Amino acid sequence: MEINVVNALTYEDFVKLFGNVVEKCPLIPAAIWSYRPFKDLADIEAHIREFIHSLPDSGKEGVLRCHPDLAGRDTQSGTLTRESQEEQSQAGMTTLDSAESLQMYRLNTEYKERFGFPFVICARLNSKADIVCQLSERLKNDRATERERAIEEVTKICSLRLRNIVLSDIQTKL
Ligand SMILES: NC(=O)NC1=NC(=O)NC1=O
Repeated sequence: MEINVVNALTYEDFVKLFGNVVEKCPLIPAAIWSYRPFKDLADIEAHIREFIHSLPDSGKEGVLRCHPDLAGRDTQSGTLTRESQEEQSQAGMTTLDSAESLQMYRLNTEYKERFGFPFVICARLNSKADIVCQLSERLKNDRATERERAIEEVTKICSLRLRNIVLSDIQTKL
């Protein structure tokens, strides 16, 4: 999709297209629409990153709390968003055996009890083993470090979702 097409979108269509680039946070694309015209995709990403980084700690934690657990309740009940479903299945989170499921449940629970927000990682860039290793490792962080680390993962997820939208649109155009 050409950037001039993106820049010509009404805010309704912009939010409809990009509304879930940050999981369940349509406020973010709705807000950055004000910064059009965008130079390119990277410019949109930069504005989203800037918006998130300018949030107070509670706002950042709010963004994290909008993410479904990996292999959690939503995964089990099939109520993940389309994007999360694709990402979690790609990382093998939808086909865990009972022991793996229990391990993820225990680690996610421990993480949430420690930090007050869910463990977030860019599932597309990690294998099942990477995720378990990262979750165990990051549990050792202090809250402030872990909040920033988790937000970094949110921006990676966002970046891949943005590209997916733009590239898939190009494919339909061809
Ligand atoms: N808690 C999470 O990390 N969730 C997710 N990461 C992804 O990449 N997709 C998700 O649903």
